[in-house]
Amino acid sequence: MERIEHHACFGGWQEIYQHESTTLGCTMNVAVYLPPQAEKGRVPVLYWLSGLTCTEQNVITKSGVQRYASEHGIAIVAPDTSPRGEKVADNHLYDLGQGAGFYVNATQKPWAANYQMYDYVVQELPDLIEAHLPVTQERSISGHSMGGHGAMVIALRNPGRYRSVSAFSPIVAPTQVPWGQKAFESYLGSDRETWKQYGTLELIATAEERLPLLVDQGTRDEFLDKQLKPELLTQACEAAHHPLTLNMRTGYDHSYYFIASFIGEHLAHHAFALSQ
Ligand SMILES: N[C@@H](CCC(=O)N[C@@H](CSC=O)C(=O)NCC(=O)O)C(=O)O
Repeated sequence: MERIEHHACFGGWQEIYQHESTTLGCTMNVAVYLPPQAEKGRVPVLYWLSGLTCTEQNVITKSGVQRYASEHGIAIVAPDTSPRGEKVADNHLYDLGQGAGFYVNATQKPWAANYQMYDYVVQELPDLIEAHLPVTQERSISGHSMGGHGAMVIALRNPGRYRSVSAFSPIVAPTQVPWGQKAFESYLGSDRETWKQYGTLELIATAEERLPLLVDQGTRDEFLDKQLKPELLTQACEAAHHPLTLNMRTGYDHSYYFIASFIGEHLAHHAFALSQ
């Protein structure tokens, strides 16, 4: 891992690392915020997964998460949202290809060669971070939109691996909405049975661990009715008796202005779980 950026921030350090990913077969950038507490000992980690069109930069430049990570003594690790590079398959649309990895392991050509974001986030990235940086193996996970989908799927599929999970404006039903259907058809193929392993609603029905979900959703989100559908998450959680706190935030849209407004509450939620 090579450190390519290093900025003092809220008493700690905002850094960017670059590394060769064996899982993705390309060079990846990862943003890491190390709070001041990491100077004296190891700290727990919140993994943040961003949404469509994002890189590792969006959350660290737009959300203000560092203020709260510094207060609570939590490291933030924010990977890019897909494999990258000239040799990596891409598409001219913003919601497919580079910047739109959907946190799945692709099985279809040409995507399967590099688009293995599920394995990257669950295994390779934490192994790398825990081997090289002053962090513990206590992990939480959160994300926005496509990244909210990724965070919930990853937590649900890996009982015991995360202390807490939360999401902003998540795509709760990728198997039922246009963004998810386009991505899953391309990356996973036309057999919809294979899609279910990446569907939050399907996973909630059979989850081994009932880790409480904290979700914030703006009522003026431009993608609310067509792509996000939080009411389906409420129904699935009620049916499975899965604990859910869904905060509908009046007047907020899909942007990082919304995330910046409530990221402090999410950090407090994760800090509590990580301190137990
Ligand atoms: N019309 C936009 C669509 C892209 C967009 O809104 N991306 C969101 C995430 S959407 C779901 O995953 C985002 O986080 N954008 C980056 C930001 O900093 O706001 C477009 O064409 O870009």
